[in-house]
Amino acid sequence: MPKLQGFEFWRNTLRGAHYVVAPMVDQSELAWRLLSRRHGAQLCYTPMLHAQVFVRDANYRKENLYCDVCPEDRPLIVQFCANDPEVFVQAALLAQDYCEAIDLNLGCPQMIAKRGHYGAFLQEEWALLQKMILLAHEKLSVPITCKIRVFPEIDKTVKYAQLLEKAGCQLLTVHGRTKEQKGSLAGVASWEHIKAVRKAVSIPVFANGNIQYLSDVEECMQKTGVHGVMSAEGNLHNPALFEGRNPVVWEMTEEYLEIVHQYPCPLSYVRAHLFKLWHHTLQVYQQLREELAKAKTLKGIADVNRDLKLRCQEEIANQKEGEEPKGGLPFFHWICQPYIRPGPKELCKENRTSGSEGGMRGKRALEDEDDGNSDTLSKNKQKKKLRNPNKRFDPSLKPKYAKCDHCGNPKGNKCVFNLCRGCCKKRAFKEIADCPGHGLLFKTKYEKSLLWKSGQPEMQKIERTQKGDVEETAGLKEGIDTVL
Ligand SMILES: Cc1cc2nc3c(=O)[nH]c(=O)nc-3n(C[C@H](O)[C@H](O)[C@H](O)COP(=O)(O)O)c2cc1C
Repeated sequence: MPKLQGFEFWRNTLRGAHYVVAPMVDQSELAWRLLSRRHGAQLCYTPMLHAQVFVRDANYRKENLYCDVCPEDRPLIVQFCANDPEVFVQAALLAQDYCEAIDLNLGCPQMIAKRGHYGAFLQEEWALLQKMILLAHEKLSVPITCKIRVFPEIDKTVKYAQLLEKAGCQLLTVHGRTKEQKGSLAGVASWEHIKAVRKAVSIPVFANGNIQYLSDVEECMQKTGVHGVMSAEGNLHNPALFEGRNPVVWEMTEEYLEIVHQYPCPLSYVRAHLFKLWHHTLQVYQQLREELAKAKTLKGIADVNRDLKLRCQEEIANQKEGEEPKGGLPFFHWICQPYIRPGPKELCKENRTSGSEGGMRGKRALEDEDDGNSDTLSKNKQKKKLRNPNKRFDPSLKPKYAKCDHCGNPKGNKCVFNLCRGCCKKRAFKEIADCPGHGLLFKTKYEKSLLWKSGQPEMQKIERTQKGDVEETAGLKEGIDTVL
């Protein structure tokens, strides 16, 4: 059967899906997708998978796709990050039987994507993208789709979208933020950009960004003319967003934990979900935050949920009419509701007061802050800084190492040759010399062996038959080398 394309693919294969759950690393796992589908989501994406790892590692394939399937979890789009056409297609071929389409991530703005050269860091490499999509379109039995971020200029964004369409992309998700708009600098997504792309291409377009309520979905579709709307953070804070409901958090949690029981996932994912879902309530019941961070089993987490439910129910029962909530919290902190990301200033304040949530927010916040410092502070350094705010990473304060005369690596402090260990070993061996600083004793061992041999008449006889000093030395060197 020929592969369906564009609108036909969207209408028939994706059943005209309007409500879409975004690809989310560590968060759009099978259990969460099933929960979201029960509450109105019509299409889900897997978390981003690394094409190269997917191709080379059978366990990665099993853990992240092959063992994470169930019939209710369709239609499903598998997302990859990749920067090599061959690798991308190989990975996609291994995944295509488990999904309705393969998506190429062209939106990830994090430091890790910068280092790995994928996601939004490919958005200037039009020739490469063209090649990747063309090849995938030609070789795969399922359609290829893309998820992009916008450029600051609407014109350039439109040209970019058209190029992807021309290469064979059958559905485009446009996240209306630029690569630089992330974390505390995320701001609002531009529906103007999305609308312009939608008008300029002849394939279905999904809008992404700024979706917190069902009313946002409707407004976005109406203002931009897109065919569907994708939600990430809005969905994490309220998986019933697409139903237009705001259920109490413990009910959503109970349902999610039941699904996880049936379709297990790492406990760290579960914790991260609950930190988001309970975000507002955990500001009131701070102790539960620690209990959640410490819980080691699903049962432990279910117990914390029970405790949270009891406390909230007691609070509701004791609420006096007209009483204002404390600390700027929402009126009903116990219902699933959006979390508005703080700007740079508020973020500093919040980090100081809440410390680490032990889970997703802390981790994402760290990743998101890449931008301000992305060229100087790595993610690990940012983590260190969070633990120790006074830590300085000024390169001028770093201890200076003297360099090996030969290769430029740090030299051994006490090396007699001013070399690093590797270079020193080669030289000391060649010259039958010692370097006590590196613990290399070729000369000493050689002399000892000569002494020992001089006391052994048999050895002396053998040596006399040997041709000369040079050969003997070489033989001894071999002996020494194998000992070392
Ligand atoms: C926890 C988390 C993980 C994410 N992982 C991915 C990913 O794997 N692939 C991707 O294309 N985008 C990823 N994103 C970005 C979202 O898909 C989405 O584009 C972005 O959050 C904007 O949508 P929103 O305003 O609804 O949150 C992630 C976002 C979050 C919050």
